[in-house]
Formats: sequence, structure tokens, C-alpha cells
Amino acid sequence: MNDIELNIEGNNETAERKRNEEVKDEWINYDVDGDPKISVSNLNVWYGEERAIKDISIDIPKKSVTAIIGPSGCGKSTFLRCINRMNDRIRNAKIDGSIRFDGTEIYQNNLNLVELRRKVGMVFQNPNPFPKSIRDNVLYAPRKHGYIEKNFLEKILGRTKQKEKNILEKSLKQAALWDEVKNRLDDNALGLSGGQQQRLCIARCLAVDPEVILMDEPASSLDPIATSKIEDLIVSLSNNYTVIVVTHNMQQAARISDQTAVFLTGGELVEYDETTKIFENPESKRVEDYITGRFG
Ligand SMILES: Nc1ncnc2c1ncn2[C@@H]1O[C@H](COP(=O)(O)OP(=O)(O)OP(=O)(O)O)[C@@H](O)[C@H]1O
Repeated sequence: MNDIELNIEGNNETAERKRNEEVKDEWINYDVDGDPKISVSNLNVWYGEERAIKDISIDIPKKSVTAIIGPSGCGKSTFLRCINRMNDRIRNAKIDGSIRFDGTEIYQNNLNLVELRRKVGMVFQNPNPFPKSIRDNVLYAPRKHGYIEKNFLEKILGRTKQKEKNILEKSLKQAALWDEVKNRLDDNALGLSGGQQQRLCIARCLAVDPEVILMDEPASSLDPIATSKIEDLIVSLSNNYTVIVVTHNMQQAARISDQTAVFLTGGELVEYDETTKIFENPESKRVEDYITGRFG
């Protein structure tokens, strides 16, 4: 390649970058219907000197599925963990910017973190039930957080048992697991299949009445049938909850989500729009390349 060609290549790249930057403003303002459940403004995250999230602003609408996609290391999990302040537990993480939950800033000193994490539940890549019975897994958090009264009167009237039964049945039904486990509630959860364990973890999260469910690659360790059940479950949960799912699987994002945010290397949010638009007609060349497998 001679100098002139190099120059043209450089100019094309600059023009492309400029075009992306100009249109990017429009995407970030992608309007959600009504008040957003979560509103992120100018979020930056560093691990030591390394920046993992670069100035991200995004509104997440209520009762829908938002997919976060992008290549490995682009900051998807980091972003998810900011929403329930799980990154606070990472010693060298520094977070700057604002995240509002129903209009309330979650990065304020006096925030009740236990309450935030009850409202914003999380499901991880690998199912992680406790080595306890199915019943005790689902009831663990409601018992711990005082959802089930244990005063003497309640106990002798049998109300404690009834409340536990209601929470157990409701959560397992919502997680599409009840029919498979209703006759073995006292069996150890570790005896369930991987897909059942993941649905149990979802039931455990539902048992404390969350409003938002964060899912970090919830089906990546599962076979196709178990994956399909989790996908159906995610779609049905979005009738009542705001679901945000990180996935590497673009077909999965296309199947289950209402809107998709594409992160690219460097922790940048490159495009955010309705899922059909992202997959059928993305604005950004870089997003198109990523989706068609030419990059990432
Ligand atoms: N606890 C940590 N300490 C230091 N660096 C971290 C930590 N967690 C993540 N990182 C770095 O931050 C960047 C973003 O990581 P993150 O796990 O958020 O990306 P990701 O898009 O979820 O990746 P993957 O798809 O591979 O799970 C990476 O460079 C990663 O190495």
C-alpha cells in the first residue's frame, strides 16, 4: 500500500468514526416509553488504571427484556454489576456517574444496599444453588429478610408455615419449575439437572419480590433444551419484571429481547435500539460487522 492509499484509508476511517460519533448521539437518546426503570448517565468504571466502562448513558424501560451484547472483555458484566452495586465489593473498582432506579440515585451514601439488592436480583452464568433442600433454597432470603414472621402467635396459628408454602409455590411456579419438583421439595437442590438448578436460582431471586432481574449469561452452561426453557421463562418474566440479560449468543438476544445494547471493546456503548433494528438494520458499521461475524 503506498502513501496515498494509506492516506485515503486513514481519511475513510476518520470519516467513518465521525459518522458513528454523529449518529451515536441519536441512539443514546433512544426514547423509552414512559419513565425508565433504570436511567444510567455518564457511567465510567475503572479497575485500577484500566477503564472497563466508558461514559455510558442508557435508559432501560420497565417490564421488558434488554439484551447487552458485545465481545469478550467489553464490560458487559461490569455494567450489570453496577446496577445493584455489586462492584462495590471489588476492591480496586472505581465508579463514576449516575444510575437512577425509578428516579432515585443508587450511588448515594445513605442507600440501603440490602434493599437495593432485594429489588434488583441477580442470576449468574453457572447455577449456584446452596447445598440445601429445594425448599430451603427458595425460602433462604425471605426468612433472612424477615418476610416470614416468626412471632409466637403466628407460629401457633400455623401462619408461618402457610406463608412459606405460598412463597415457595408462587416462586417455583413463576420460575416454571413447580411441576417438576413439587413432590421432592425436601430433596437436595444439587440433585437437580443444570437447567433445573438455574430455574431454581431464578425462583430464589423471585422469592423476595424483586423489580429488576439481572442475568449474566444465564443459559451459557446449559444444553439446547434447558436453554430454550430459560429463554421462554425470561420472556414470560418480562410481563412482570424488568429483565436485563448479558449474552454472547446473538440469536438468543434476537429471540428474547425487546431492545439491545451493543458494547464494543473499550467499554463503549456503540448502539442501543429496538432489537429488530439492531439485527436487521444497525446504524453503525462496527455493529453491523460485529453482528455479521466480521469483528469480535
Ligand atoms: N475484578 C476485576 N479486576 C480487574 N479487572 C477486571 C475485573 N473484572 C473485570 N475486569 C476487566 O474489565 C474489563 C471488562 O470485563 P467484563 O468482565 O466486565 O467484560 P465482559 O464483556 O463481561 O466479558 P466476558 O464476555 O468475557 O464475560 C476486562 O478487561 C476485564 O479484564
